[in-house]
Amino acid sequence: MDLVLIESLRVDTVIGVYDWERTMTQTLVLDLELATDIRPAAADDAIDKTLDYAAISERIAEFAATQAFELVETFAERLAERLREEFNIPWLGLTVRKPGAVPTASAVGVRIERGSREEAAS
Ligand SMILES: Nc1nc2c(c(=O)[nH]1)N=C([C@H](O)[C@@H](O)CO)CN2
Repeated sequence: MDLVLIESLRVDTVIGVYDWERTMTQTLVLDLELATDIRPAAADDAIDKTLDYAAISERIAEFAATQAFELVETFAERLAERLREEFNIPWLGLTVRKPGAVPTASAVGVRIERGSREEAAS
């Protein structure tokens, strides 16, 4: 199974459970592993045969800018759902970090994996 990677993508969004967090944006830092077969794209040197990490990064920034959730769990779940649907991604791993949320930790957050690795490998 091949992966397209997006690492340390910073996006601004309204996120948090406390009242003061509902009135401002905060930065989340995302890592993504996106399963795809890179061989067709490599064979033809063709961007339209792979997952375009630039287009996906833009889509994530737009998603973040237009959504407002309380939990990083909800942000991760909804984003994974949206990306899998829009870009036809059979499996993805997504880490969402919220730097500064716990001052004594460098970051806190969640990691999820969604979809089927078997489907991605075939
Ligand atoms: N598992 C989670 N725990 C907490 C979250 C969260 O999204 N998931 N959020 C908060 C607050 O919004 C916090 O980040 C504010 O500093 C607390 N715990």
